[in-house]
Amino acid sequence: MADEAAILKALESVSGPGGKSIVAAGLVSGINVSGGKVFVSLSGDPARAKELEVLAVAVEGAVKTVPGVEAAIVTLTAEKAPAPAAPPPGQAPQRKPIAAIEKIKYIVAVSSGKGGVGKSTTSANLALGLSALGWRVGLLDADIFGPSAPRLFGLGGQKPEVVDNRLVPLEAYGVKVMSIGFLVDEDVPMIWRGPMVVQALGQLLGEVAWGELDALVVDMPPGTGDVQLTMAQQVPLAGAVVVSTPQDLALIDARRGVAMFQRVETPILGVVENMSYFLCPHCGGRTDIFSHGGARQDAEALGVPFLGEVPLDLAIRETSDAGTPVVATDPKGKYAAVYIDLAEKVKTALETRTRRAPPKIVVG
Ligand SMILES: Nc1ncnc2c1ncn2[C@@H]1O[C@H](COP(=O)(O)OP(=O)(O)OP(=O)(O)O)[C@@H](O)[C@H]1O
Repeated sequence: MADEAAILKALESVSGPGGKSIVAAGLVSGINVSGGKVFVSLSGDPARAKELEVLAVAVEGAVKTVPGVEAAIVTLTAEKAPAPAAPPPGQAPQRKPIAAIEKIKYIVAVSSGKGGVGKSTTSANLALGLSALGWRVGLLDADIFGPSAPRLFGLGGQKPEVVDNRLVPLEAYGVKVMSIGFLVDEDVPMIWRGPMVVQALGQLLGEVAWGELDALVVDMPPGTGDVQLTMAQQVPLAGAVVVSTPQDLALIDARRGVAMFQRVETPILGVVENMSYFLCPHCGGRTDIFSHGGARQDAEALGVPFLGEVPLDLAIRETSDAGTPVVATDPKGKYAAVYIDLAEKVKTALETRTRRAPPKIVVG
C-alpha cells in the first residue's frame, strides 16, 4: 500500500511556478492516504486558479505512478476566494446538485450564524435523536474550519476505508459519520476556504458510500458567508435548523442564517436556543445567564418554528468532549429527552413537508 512518504516523493517531481517543485514551493497543503485512494490538496492564490488546475492534472498523474495507488483525488484550496456572482435581483441562486446522494431521503443542514454556539453538539445529538426514533441516520461534518465529529463521536485518529472506490463512513452509536477531519491531519493548516473548498466538499459527498439513509445531518461551517451560501445552494437540502445562543449578538447572526436559507429557498425547520439557561448542579436553581428566550421571540418574529431550549450544562459539555454524547450514553436521561424532543419535531417537520424534487445528479 502507498504511504504518505511515497506520495510526497512523487509530488517532488512535479514542477510548479518558476520550475520549482510544488513541494518546495509550499503548494501541497495536505496528503491523505486511505487504502488505495489518495487525497492531495493544493493551495494557492485564487487569482492563479487556472495554473493550479493544470498542476492538479499533473499531480494526479504523478500520484497514480506510485505503486498501490488506485485513485487520486486532487482538491484545490484557496486562502482568499472571490465571492460567487450574485443572482439577479429577486431571483434565487440556481441550485447545482453535485453529488450522488440519491438514496438519502432528507438532508438537513444544522447551521449557526456564529461559531462556538454549540452547532456541532446539537448536530451530533440531533443525529443520535433521529436514530433513537428508528431512522437510519448519517452525519456529515462539513465544518471545514473546525471539524468536531471525530471528537464528538469518539472517532478521533480513525480513517475511513475505501471500498469500490468510495469512502466508507465510520460508524458510532448507530450513526454513519464522515468528517473532513478524518481526511485532513490536525496539524495541516486549515486553508480549506472559498468556493474551491465547496467543490471539494461536493466531491466528498459524492465519494461517500452513505447507502440508504432516512436522514443525513450536515454540520455546516459557522457563519453566513460565501462558503455557507454556496454550500446551501449546492447540497439538495430538505431543510435547515439554525442554532443560536440567546445573546443579542448571536441572535443577529442567527437571523442572517435564517435569511440565507430563505434566499436559497431551503425550508427553515426551526431555531434551537442552545445554552438557554443554567441549572445549578448543587442547588438546582436556574439562572438565565444569557437572558434566555431571545431565540423563541426571534423565531416568532421571523415566522419560523421554535424547536426548543437546550440548557447550558456541564454534563453536555463533558460528554461531548469525551466522545460519549448524552443521547447515546444516557438515552433515558433528562438531557437526552431534550434532544429526542428536538429530533421528533425535526422528523415531523420533514415528513409533513412536500419532498423537494430530487436533484439532477451530476457526477464528476
Ligand atoms: N448546551 C451545552 N451545555 C454545555 N456546553 C455546551 C453546550 N453546547 C455546547 N457546549 C460546549 O461548547 C463548546 C462549543 O460547542 P460546539 O463545538 O458544539 O460549538 P460549534 O458552534 O459547533 O463551534 P464551532 O463554531 O467552533 O464549530 C464545546 O466545548 C461544547 O461541549
